Amino acid sequence: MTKERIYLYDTTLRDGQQTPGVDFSIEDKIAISAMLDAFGLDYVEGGYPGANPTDTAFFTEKRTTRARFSAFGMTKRAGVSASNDPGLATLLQAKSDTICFVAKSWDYHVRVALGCSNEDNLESISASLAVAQAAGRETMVDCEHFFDGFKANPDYALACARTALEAGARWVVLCDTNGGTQPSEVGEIVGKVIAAGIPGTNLGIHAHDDTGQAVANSLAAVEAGARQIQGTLNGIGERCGNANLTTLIPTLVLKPTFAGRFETGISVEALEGISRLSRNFDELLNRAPNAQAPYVGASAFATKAGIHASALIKEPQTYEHVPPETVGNRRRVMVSDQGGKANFIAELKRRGIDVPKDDGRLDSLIAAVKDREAQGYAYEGADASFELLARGFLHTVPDFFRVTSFRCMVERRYDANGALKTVSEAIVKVIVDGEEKMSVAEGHGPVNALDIALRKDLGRFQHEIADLELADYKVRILNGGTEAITRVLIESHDSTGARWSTVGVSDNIIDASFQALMDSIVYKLMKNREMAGLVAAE
Ligand SMILES: CC(=O)SCCNC(=O)CCNC(=O)[C@H](O)C(C)(C)COP(=O)(O)OP(=O)(O)OC[C@H]1O[C@@H](n2cnc3c(N)ncnc32)[C@H](O)[C@@H]1OP(=O)(O)O
Ligand SMILES: CC(=O)C(=O)O
Repeated sequence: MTKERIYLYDTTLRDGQQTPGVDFSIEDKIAISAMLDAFGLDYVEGGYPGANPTDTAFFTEKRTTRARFSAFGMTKRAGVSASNDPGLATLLQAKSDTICFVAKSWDYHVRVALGCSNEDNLESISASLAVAQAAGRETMVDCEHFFDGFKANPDYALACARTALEAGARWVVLCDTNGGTQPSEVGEIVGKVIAAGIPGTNLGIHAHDDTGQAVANSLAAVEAGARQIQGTLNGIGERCGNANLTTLIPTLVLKPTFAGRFETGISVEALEGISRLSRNFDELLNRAPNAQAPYVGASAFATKAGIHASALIKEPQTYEHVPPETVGNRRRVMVSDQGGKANFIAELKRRGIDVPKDDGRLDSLIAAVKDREAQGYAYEGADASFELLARGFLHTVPDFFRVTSFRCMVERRYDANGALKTVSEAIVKVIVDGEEKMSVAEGHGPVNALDIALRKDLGRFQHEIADLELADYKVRILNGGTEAITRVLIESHDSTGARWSTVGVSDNIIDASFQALMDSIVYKLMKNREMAGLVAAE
């Protein structure tokens, strides 16, 4: 059976730029358009030339090689000829293959927002398309508020779509601009538009996620006959975002309902790059990835539950809807107070530690993890502390050094110039190879002072931790108030690029930090001896 082609249109650099908190530089735009182009999107919308200097500069050259490069802008204003409309002139100057015009298709908006007649708006659509095509551009029209407009006045909404098609638009894109339309309504309305004579092969869908259904709405439109989908990376976009391409693409490529009937420009092999694409994009935005994102999130194929882990290890498809490798993700069986033997054996094995199911030390380790998690520890996010705990039960952690005492002092005082200063100081005593050493350090706060003092003199191990750096320090108060239990999570890394996480828990924040710092150093020393599992580096 010949498959029908679904075209993928990325609007990360335009609607994505309308996300609160997102502001792309031209370098960001260059990097993102290259990522999208290489991944296999059909269209990359670069922005809105004329809206700001960055977007205008971005369109001084074509930025894609495979994908069609699209410039977005509104149709000409009513009462002005197309040749005299400054916005349209800027769009025509932009170096793009395609111009995507946004046009009103709800008569209410024509009256309130544009303040012109319905006929004037139709004339703006056809005149704008005519000059863009005369300038050699492919054109498409994003029919703003199409679904709300169709519900209010179907004849006018259809007239806008038909005007766009008759004026030569390659795509007439039906937009759920306010994001409130339900999937069944999308399916029904797209069906009616096709029945009214606008072929599905010219129809696109642009859905917003205000009811959490932008992906469902996009798929409903495809099932009803639309053949172009607009969306963004990781679902960024105005308000609640746009249809998430990192969810839509795997669904289209992997799910038989769609994969059996349709094809996109993304091959099964290319799809393996989608988790990396999603994470690289978050990295560029300086945002923490959404661990629970479908297909691409770090937790998308993770299981904590013992009953699930036990079956998953026997046959992965017992608890996986698709194999994680198909989207470049990985299976994670986690250890926690929700886990059973299967979780622990799998996680230890992954770290190169083989423990038989009937080994009594395994029962002791599981009991210890459950007991410590009840006290506030969380091992699923502290892989290195878990490994140290496990190796402790298996008696395989070398006795590198021993801290016999530490003291931290915080003093607020006036200095010699009369300025008020808060000074933190720490003293740490350690025994290395039978010799006691004392280190004193000042720091930006007591934990920093303790960290510096602890790492100041570890005798023959000192040079081994020279490249150890703390990448992140997180404090979580577990049960309120200044007398609460505190959990500290520390992320460390070294010059090899490896990263690992450690945890400490106490009713004293310094003590909790100390535990996490100690685990980080001991783990690093183990890693230097190639003892540590190092899965944290992935
Ligand atoms: C649904 C969407 O996401 S559409 C994309 C929305 N994105 C953006 O607006 C981001 C970029 N926009 C901008 O930088 C600015 O709004 C500009 C440069 C486009 C226009 O700026 P200004 O000329 O100062 O106008 P302003 O933003 O205040 O208002 C928009 C104007 O466009 C008109 N307009 C809006 N849509 C259309 C349209 N499809 N066709 C013609 N005119 C339109 C409005 O009626 C309004 O005109 P008015 O000033 O006469 O009332
Ligand atoms: C065009 C667009 O972004 C919208 O209607 O939502």
